[in-house]
Amino acid sequence: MQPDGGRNGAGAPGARPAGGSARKGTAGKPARSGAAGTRAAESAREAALDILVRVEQQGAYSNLLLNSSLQKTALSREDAGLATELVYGSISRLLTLDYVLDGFVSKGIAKLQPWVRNLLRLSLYQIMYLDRIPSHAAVNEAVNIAKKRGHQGISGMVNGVLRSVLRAGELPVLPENLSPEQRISTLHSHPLWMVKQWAAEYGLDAAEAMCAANNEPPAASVRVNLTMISRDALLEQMLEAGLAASPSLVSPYGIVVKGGGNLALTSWYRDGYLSVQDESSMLVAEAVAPEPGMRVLDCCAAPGGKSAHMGELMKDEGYIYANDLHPHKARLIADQAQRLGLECIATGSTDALRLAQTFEPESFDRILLDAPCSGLGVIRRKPDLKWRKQPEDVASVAALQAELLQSVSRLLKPGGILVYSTCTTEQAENSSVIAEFLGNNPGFTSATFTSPVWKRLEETALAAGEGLQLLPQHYGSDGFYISRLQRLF
Ligand SMILES: C[S@@+](CC[C@H](N)C(=O)[O-])C[C@H]1O[C@@H](n2cnc3c(N)ncnc32)[C@H](O)[C@@H]1O
Repeated sequence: MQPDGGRNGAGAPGARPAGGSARKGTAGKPARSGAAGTRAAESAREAALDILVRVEQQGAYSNLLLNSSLQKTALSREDAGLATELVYGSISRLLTLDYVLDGFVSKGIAKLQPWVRNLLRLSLYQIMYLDRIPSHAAVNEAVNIAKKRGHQGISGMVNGVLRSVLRAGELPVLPENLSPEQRISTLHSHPLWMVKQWAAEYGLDAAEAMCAANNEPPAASVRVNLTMISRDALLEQMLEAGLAASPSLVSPYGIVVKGGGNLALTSWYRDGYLSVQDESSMLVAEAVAPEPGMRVLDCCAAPGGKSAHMGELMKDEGYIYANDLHPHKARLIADQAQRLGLECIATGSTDALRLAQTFEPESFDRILLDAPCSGLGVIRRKPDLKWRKQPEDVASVAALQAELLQSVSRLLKPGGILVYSTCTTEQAENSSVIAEFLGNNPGFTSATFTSPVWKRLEETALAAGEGLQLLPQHYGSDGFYISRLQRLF
């Protein structure tokens, strides 16, 4: 079986490209020479520029815009990859880029026209962070675009600013008097409130490592459908097909693939041998540990990755009710189940707060609440999140999470297991929710640290209250929280 999607890892439109040798370290050296950039790359830059302007001006989501825009353009796969890298990279490094540019634009970049500001950002991103593009080529391309879209004064200004940047050498230069949190925020391009929060929760070093890891493109990983093929057998097929595949260190069900392109376009995916899933997410079904024949409730299940994994672990024997608030999302779960040949999954769409009125109390052996959350553990995939989220978002979603947990817990049988998980790093949404729940519900106890997941990861993951917390720097997987509760009576 061969991959037939044929996309280069850096070229999958809409997906953040996998990391590679083309990227520089945290701060690159500007002044370098080399071959000129190609004319084709110019259109990649223009496509990226249009997307960046719409993200900034209209609040559009970069991943959705990338998908739709790149489908409409006639860019080669390589150029689509460059446009994708420029969009995600410029958004991810926004704060650092603006800090540097403000030192070179006399009236400040906030006063520039949006397209000029974003042209400077994506050009500086190439200069500071992309090895494969010679700095002078990045400047020339920026000047060409400025000439095409603006008057001579603008192209002269763009040229002057970028050439001054090149002359300045190693960037950014940070003032001595910054606080440690301000330094991390500026150097690694994260909002100051986030850095302060993580420094308070995890310490300064861990906060800096989180920010650095969030700027790295995620690796591609897949979950093997063990009802159809073993991990070793699929791994062997991938290696034979020339993919740089290796077993996941996080999950026994996972394979990490570097530069393999979009694995959802392979025949392995189409035939149900694998699902595309982050390694951290694969831990959740394992923590639920459903057995064949059990009744399982997945409260917030779309698009269905964890429901499907549970169905695989149950060998398709038993019953999984996979629910999501949104009917169109619930259909995605049904599609996954069909692709994987899982008949034990039934789908529904209701507010999880109402599930306690839909089912009899104590009617499930296992419950998964993979709760809606702030998503700050997946910033690598969605860098826009850094700039969209505010501290108050964390507080409001934490209140919903506590309500959901209390409500669905009634549906668990005594002796049963309830897993609460989020793809965030915020303690208010994680250990605090569990601590409050256990305080109010003496019939429940923590069972996290007796699970095989914890035993495997305990040297790396953090014990966070009554759960385990993975941070993005631990394995290069998503930041994730998992707490496993058992009902005693
Ligand atoms: C973290 S995602 C779930 C991911 C899913 N478990 C998986 O592995 O594919 C959270 C989901 O909760 C759903 N959701 C949000 N609020 C909800 C509610 N009140 N009731 C049910 N589902 C909800 C969202 O639509 C979203 O699909």
